Amino acid sequence: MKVLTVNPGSGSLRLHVVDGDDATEVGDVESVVDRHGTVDVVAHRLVHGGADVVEPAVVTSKVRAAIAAAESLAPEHVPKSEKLLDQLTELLPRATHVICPDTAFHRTIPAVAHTYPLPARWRARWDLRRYGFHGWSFGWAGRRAAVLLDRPVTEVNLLVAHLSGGCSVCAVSHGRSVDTSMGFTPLEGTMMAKRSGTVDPGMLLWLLREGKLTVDELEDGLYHHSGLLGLSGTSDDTRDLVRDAREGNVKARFALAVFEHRTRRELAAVAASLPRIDALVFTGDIGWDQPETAEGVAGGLGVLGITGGLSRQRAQDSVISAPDAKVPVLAVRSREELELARAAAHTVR
Ligand SMILES: Nc1ncnc2c1ncn2[C@@H]1O[C@H](COP(=O)(O)OP(=O)(O)O)[C@@H](O)[C@H]1O
Ligand SMILES: CC(=O)OP(=O)(O)O
Ligand SMILES: [Mg+2]
Repeated sequence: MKVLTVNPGSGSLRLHVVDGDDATEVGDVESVVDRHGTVDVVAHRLVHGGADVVEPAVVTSKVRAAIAAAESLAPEHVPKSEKLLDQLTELLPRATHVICPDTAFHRTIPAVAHTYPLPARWRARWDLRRYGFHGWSFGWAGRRAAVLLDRPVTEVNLLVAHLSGGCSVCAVSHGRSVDTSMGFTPLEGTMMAKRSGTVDPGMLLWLLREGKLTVDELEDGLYHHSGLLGLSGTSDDTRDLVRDAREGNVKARFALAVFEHRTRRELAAVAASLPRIDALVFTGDIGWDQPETAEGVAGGLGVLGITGGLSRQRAQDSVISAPDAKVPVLAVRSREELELARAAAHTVR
């Protein structure tokens, strides 16, 4: 079965044609049709499907309407997914289109961890809860980690950090998500490339109440001008910032230090949902290609028994901590396309 996977992230669009274990990256939507017009299934990554799209599903008019209703829950992502879904449905009318929400992996989070302590009436009326995102990445990283540790996935307890344009961490116990840093929207949790992550809700209320910012200005600031970009004032890319910090740029160094601090803080928070920590796994673009960041995060987690001194090699997925490390640290390249293809194939079967 040939599956086209469509992954619109906040900063990139990734298209792959997956055939079994083989994934070929495709440049743009038009060349997909020219070169791979015969795909059987299209797997569309959907960051947020609200309360109604929580599992992979074949796209029907009812599902399409539910996706439209979730637009404002993830304004950076859902409108992009809708555009691609409509475009590809028209270009590939004979393929089965499957929508694959990031939130599906986190359905196993227990109520104590997914409940916000808000008025019961609000929660019931608007489904206010922690959904969690990056599920396709966490699912893959969890299974790869078990293979690298040579243990059944059903026996390991993992801390996983997906660090990329969007960043979140997850506690994965026995292959299932038990807690994660992103919440009702992909704005909560760790600091990101351009997004703030968690900030005091009282501060946001103050900014609005006192008329310092409008709702639109606040949204734009939190989604597009915060995180690494907001603190450094120059770049949202750790590759630039690591280079600049090395050359003595104080703001770049500080942005990276806050990023590492916030990642450690969220990892320590979700660690409380695990019975023990068998490994820490880095994934996502930054997790994979920025060894300095992995070192900065792991090196400051001695309280969890995690230590630095990590290997910088990234030729393949591997254990990057020293052989005598109490808690192994792993680097796993994100392969959301393989998880999306697997889920979509399973859905149409
Ligand atoms: N070290 C890095 N390597 C790759 N991308 C990085 C790095 N640091 C920051 N980024 C940012 O992450 C973005 C990729 O984000 P995005 O498309 O949202 O990917 P993902 O879907 O994996 O989060 C890039 O456009 C870049 O701005
Ligand atoms: C959920 C999310 O933030 O996704 P991405 O990292 O792809 O932007
Ligand atoms: Mg992504």
